[in-house]
Amino acid sequence: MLGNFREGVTAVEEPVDCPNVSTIACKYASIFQKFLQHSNLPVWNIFKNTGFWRQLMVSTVGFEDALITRSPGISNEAPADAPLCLLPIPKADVPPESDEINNVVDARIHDYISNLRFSISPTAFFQVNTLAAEKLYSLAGDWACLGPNTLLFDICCETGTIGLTLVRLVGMVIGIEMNASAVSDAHRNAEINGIKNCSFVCTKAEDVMGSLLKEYLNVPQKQVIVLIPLQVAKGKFLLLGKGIPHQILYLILKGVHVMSLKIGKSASGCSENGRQEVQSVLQKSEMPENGSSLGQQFENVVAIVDPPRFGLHPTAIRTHPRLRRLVYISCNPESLVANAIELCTPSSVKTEKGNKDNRGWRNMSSAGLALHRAKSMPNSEAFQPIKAMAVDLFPHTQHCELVMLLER
Ligand SMILES: C[S@@+](CC[C@H](N)C(=O)[O-])C[C@H]1O[C@@H](n2cnc3c(N)ncnc32)[C@H](O)[C@@H]1O
Repeated sequence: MLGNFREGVTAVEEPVDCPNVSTIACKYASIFQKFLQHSNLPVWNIFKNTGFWRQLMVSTVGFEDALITRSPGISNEAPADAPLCLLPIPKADVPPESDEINNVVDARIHDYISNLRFSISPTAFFQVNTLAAEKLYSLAGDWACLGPNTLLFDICCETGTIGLTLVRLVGMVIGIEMNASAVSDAHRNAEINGIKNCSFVCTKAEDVMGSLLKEYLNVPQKQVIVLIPLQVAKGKFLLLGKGIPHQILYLILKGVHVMSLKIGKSASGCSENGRQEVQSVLQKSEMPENGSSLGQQFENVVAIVDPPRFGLHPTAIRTHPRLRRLVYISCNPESLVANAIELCTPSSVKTEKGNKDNRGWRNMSSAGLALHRAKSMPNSEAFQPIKAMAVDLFPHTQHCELVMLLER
């Protein structure tokens, strides 16, 4: 249930206090320990060889500098006696025609991250420490190396926060999320912030990544297109012909140069059907239904994943060769280590033979199990962990977010 929130305070149950450097040091220590515990696994060599260990330590120092020295206690800025703000919740037993319903607004919270307004429904997840979340998302964006030719997947996107705060830096954002009300929030959030180059899909990432990559990266090559020299308001030419997707017509009308299409022989006129088709696109004069930039050539395909505490199915990422860079945000170092093992173990690493105790998995750590799962995955190029950094979204608690960059 939605409750009383102190205005401007996100971590309400925490006492207002100076940031405690040693608390944060403890969090790092527990993360280091997790990695150390698994140092006898073959995958540890990958971490060592790529300088991962050194990077983690260097990043840690960098983090202290950035978050503690310059922005002390950002999640507990408001004083303990800050005003309380009551969030109204509709009463289920009030008939719709009752006047009482008029007193109740929508059971939604509105919050801001990176100057964007987010509308959040009661069952959707939203980072409570919004100021630190802003830093987390911009760090993820920096590491993702984004550009106008980037197709960015925001995997486990919830209300669309990560993708929408980074969308201005990329060609297109595709958010994937299982929680239906969060996906409808994401659509709403794109709309209220006037963002069009994004699309949100409600399903499991591992079920849909392959088809989405096909849809957004495979531009139709064999279309027969008739080019006619007809001037229109927003573009130079109209491309008319049977079966030309509206998205392509849209791009042309917007003046986008679509070089990658094979152009057929010029024709002297256009059919009535074609005219009608263009008319209807002109009248709509808006992005296609899914906001897609079909026809744009994405050179760079990047994913930012922010899974729940138990991590993500590795096939959502690993088996798609066009995906070269991954920024993994995790609130649970244990599942991050397990997923990193699944993503970074080379396909050539084979299962040890002669293990007769087939119930041995019962005693295995999550990292040991991950190594076994990695070996049974389809052959695919492994990622390399490049660097990691802790971001303290939950001051004065045992928890923090860990960001890891992986590339291949
Ligand atoms: C930590 S939250 C994401 C937070 C969000 N990125 C943000 O910053 O506001 C993780 C979300 O992943 C979603 N999820 C879990 N498994 C998933 C899967 N296999 N595919 C897509 N989404 C998934 C859950 O609905 C969950 O709310």
